[in-house]
Amino acid sequence: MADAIVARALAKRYGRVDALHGLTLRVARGECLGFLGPNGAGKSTAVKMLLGIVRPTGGDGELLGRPLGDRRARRSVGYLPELFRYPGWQSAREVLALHARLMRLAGAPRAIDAVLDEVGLRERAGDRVETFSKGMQQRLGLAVALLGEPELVVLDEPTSALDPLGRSDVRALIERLRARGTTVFLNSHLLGEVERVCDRVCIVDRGRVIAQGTVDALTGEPRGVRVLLDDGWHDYDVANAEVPELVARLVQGGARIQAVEPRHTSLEERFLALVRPS
Ligand SMILES: Nc1ncnc2c1ncn2[C@@H]1O[C@H](COP(=O)(O)OP(=O)(O)OP(=O)(O)O)[C@@H](O)[C@H]1O
Repeated sequence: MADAIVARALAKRYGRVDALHGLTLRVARGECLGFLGPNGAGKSTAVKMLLGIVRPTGGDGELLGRPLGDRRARRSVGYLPELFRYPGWQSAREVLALHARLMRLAGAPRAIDAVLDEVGLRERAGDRVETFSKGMQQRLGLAVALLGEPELVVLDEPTSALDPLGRSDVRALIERLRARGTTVFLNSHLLGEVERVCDRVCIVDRGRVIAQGTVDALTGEPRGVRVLLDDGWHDYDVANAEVPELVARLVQGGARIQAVEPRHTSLEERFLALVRPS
């Protein structure tokens, strides 16, 4: 089967602004890709080109095996835009019914119930959108994106309005999508979330890809250990093989060791090192 997303030197120029300089990217079916970058890096522009909403000024690509902009491929894609607004007077169920009609979705009532359950909005389905909190509106946006079990789901900041419980719900939701084989393209500034759910990440900055790879490859092998002593955590730069000697030495010296754990570079630390001007 063709890859879910292929981009070859995909570029967009708005007048003098190089919004995206040349994105080359492949996302396999069933993969969860984290697409990261600081504000203004070109992420939304890339998403809009992949979805055929914005026309590239350079390069090309495919979505689910079809050229970018192809309507048939778009039918199999669910999209949660970063900024969206549904009519306040409509109920959540009405918003979903409208989208189901636009999609000519067969078996709409059942599909609508399924996505309402998926995002935890079933009990509020009959309430008007204007009575929803920001987090509830974001859940509704997610429900719209999931309608009809799309093969590829593109989520632009899906958890920006959600509390920690809501974020954990969305993480679980993404895990369920992956278990079903759905491809997920996740655009987020919440690097901890990305680190937990994504297989691979692509980092863009000022219109260019500056790093791409698995989370492990980007954050690197664990380096050294952290040891919890009575007065708090201490870092030790030792190889794995030297850890037993380190612990023995500390104990002989009278230290009371409460915990020892590998020291990881977080995705956030790596991201900041990459995008911060040195
Ligand atoms: N329609 C447009 N016309 C002119 N310039 C644009 C347009 N859309 C985006 N840009 C510019 O392109 C660059 C990339 O913007 P984009 O919205 O893709 O960034 P982003 O990475 O999604 O940012 P954010 O994290 O803030 O959402 C910015 O310099 C922006 O000002």
